[in-house]
Amino acid sequence: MNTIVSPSLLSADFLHLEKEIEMINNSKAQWLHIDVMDGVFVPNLSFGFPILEAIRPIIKKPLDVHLMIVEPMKFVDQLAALDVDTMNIHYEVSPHLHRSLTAIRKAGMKAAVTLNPHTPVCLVEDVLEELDMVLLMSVNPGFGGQKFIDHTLEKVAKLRNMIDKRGLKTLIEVDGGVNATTGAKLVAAGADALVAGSYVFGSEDPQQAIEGLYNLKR
Ligand SMILES: O=C(CO)[C@@H](O)[C@H](O)COP(=O)(O)O
Repeated sequence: MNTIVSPSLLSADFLHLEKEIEMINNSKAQWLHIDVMDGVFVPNLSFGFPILEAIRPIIKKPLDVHLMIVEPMKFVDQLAALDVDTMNIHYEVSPHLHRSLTAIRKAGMKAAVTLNPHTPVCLVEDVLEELDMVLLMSVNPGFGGQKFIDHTLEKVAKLRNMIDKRGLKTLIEVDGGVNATTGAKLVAAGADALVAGSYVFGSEDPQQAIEGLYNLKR
C-alpha cells in the first residue's frame, strides 16, 4: 500500500497560497494538513477560521486538521461545517478523550488524537476503537523545520503492534522533520501517513518530493 502524504500548509508560501494549494491539488498527496495554533498550547500562532474559510473552496484534497489549541472541542461544529475530513485533537488537552472522540465522529468527521513526543502510546490503548487515526508528533509542536526525534520510530512500532494485535484499522500518522530518509524509516516501522512541511515546500520540485514519500511502501 502507498503511503498517505499530507503536506503541511504551514510551510507554504503564504503570499501565493492559491498557487501552493493548486500544486497540492495536482499532486499525489492524498490529504492536506492544516496546523491551527493558539499561542497557549504551543508557543506560536498560525491561522484560524477566516483563512480556512477563504481557502476551503479551492482545496480538492480531504482536510487533515491538527488543532494545537486548548479546548479544541469548542470548534467541532465549525470544522464539520467546513467539511473537514479528520479532526486531530491533542491528548494533552483532552481530559474526556472518549467523549470528545465520540462527538467528533457524531459530527461526521474522522476522529484522531495527537501525542506529543513525551506522551507514551500506551495512553491511547483504551480508546483505540474510537480512533480513526493516531498522530505521533516527531518534533515538539509549534514550528516547522525542526529536527526529527528518533525515538518516534519506537513509538510507531509499538503502536503498530497494538493496532494489529486488535485487528483494528486505526491509521498511524507522523508529523515533524519528515523527509525521504526519516519517511522511509517511519514507513518501515509501521506508519501509514506522513505529514511533511519544509521538505515538500522547500524542495525544488515539491510534487516530486510528495511522490517520493507516496511511493514508500510498508
Ligand atoms: O505540526 C507541525 C508543527 O507543529 C507540523 O505540521 C510542521 O508543519 C511540520 O513541519 P516540518 O517539520 O515538516 O517542516
